[in-house]
Amino acid sequence: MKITKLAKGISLKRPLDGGNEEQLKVVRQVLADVRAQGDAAVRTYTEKWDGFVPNELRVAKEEIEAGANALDDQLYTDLKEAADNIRLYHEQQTRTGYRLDLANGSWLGQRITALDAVGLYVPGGTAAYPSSVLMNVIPAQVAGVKRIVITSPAGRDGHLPVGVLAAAHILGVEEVYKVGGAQAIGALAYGTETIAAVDKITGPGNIFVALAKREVFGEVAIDMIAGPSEIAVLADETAFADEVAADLLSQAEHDKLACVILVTTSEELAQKVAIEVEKQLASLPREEVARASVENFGAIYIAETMADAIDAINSLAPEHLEVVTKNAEAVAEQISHAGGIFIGRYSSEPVGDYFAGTNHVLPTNSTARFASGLNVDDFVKKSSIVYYSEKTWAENAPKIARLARMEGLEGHARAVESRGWEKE
Ligand SMILES: NC(=O)c1ccc[n+]([C@@H]2O[C@H](COP(=O)([O-])OP(=O)(O)OC[C@H]3O[C@@H](n4cnc5c(N)ncnc54)[C@H](O)[C@@H]3O)[C@@H](O)[C@H]2O)c1
Ligand SMILES: N[C@H](CO)Cc1c[nH]c[nH+]1
Ligand SMILES: [Zn+2]
Repeated sequence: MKITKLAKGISLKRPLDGGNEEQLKVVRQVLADVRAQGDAAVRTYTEKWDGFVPNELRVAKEEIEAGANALDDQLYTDLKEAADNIRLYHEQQTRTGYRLDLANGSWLGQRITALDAVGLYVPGGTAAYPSSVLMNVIPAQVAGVKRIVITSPAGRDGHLPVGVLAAAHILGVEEVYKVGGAQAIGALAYGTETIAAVDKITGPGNIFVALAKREVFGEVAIDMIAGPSEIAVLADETAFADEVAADLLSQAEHDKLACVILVTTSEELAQKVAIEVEKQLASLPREEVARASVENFGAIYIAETMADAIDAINSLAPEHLEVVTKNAEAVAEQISHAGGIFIGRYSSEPVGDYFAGTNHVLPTNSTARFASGLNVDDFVKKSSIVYYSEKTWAENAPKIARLARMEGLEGHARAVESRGWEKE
């Protein structure tokens, strides 16, 4: 990995720029075809990119059960324990709305209601992601969403991985489609003969999925852009090079476009991590993917002070940040832009990917400056409520009418003044 001295005040904004023109062109074509041709286009693109002809797009109930039965018992138990941890964490996020009592019997309120139908994208092109089933579905269930749809690309044999089916089974999700990529996002957004449209699409995916979500936003809600994975490690001389290197590679192996960055105050650590990354890459089963990520989007920066290092991390706003320093909790307090923060050497990033309970669907490409990880709020909406009694109306109608006339909106003024006298 290339080692660079960090210039003061440098911005490390992620250089992915939301994909290139060619990828965007492909995505727009896929979306237009799915909108115009429905299932037929979904089938064509599935054959083209996933390598099988999907006679049935929906996964049969028996297939979900068979998948669950086929999964190794220990893995089934581990998935269930992870699901319990994720549920516990997300249950803390539920809200009930509120009522604000005013004088004279009037009141204002906020009512929170779950979305009716959501489409949850579970990636699956080059790896299987049962964990993403848990991360998408559980917050939706905690929020009380009625229709939960999973869509995920199948392998060349036309089947979803047993882990994905088992996770769906554990959570009781029955509407599952074997469709991936931009065609899945188009189907969820516009609806096809087989897949009814949803109100919101959530979930992570590769650059094609991320771009497609961005394109359909507006016709349908989306959670965020959760694209190719990223990790930044903020470390000082107390960190161990082999551990830092392993954690960087944990995200590099996701995608050739994944981004892995070390910012450190220790020149010695920087040198050792660069050597370790090379060493560990050589024996990694997904070496080809991880090496491309490290070469294209990997970097080590040496900062003069911890304050400079923290500024650099905040400018990057990474999806994941590990803080492996002295007084790591205090250092982490100073981070304002990161999707997920992992404190100390025992909170290796995969702890959060699979098990701790926090969500692994997190904003990428520096969007953690303004976006949050997937959470229960993503699956609800809020209605405001006004109840004015006659007395409150009488006291305030002249003020409201004056404000309306100031805006030149006579109709508003007349509407609020139209109450209050005897009607026949
Ligand atoms: N940010 C997060 O929260 C988060 C979480 C988990 C995974 N991820 C990311 O999810 C991604 C998973 O990627 P993946 O590829 O394994 O699975 P994926 O399901 O995201 O993508 C597979 C689909 O991409 C489409 N595709 C592949 N090549 C194409 C091409 N040349 N043109 C058009 N479409 C094409 C196909 O339709 C295929 O079904 C990785 O980038 C990983 O880093 C992110
Ligand atoms: N690190 C990914 C989010 O960027 C999530 C994940 C799923 N499985 C393994 N990792
Ligand atoms: Zn991961």
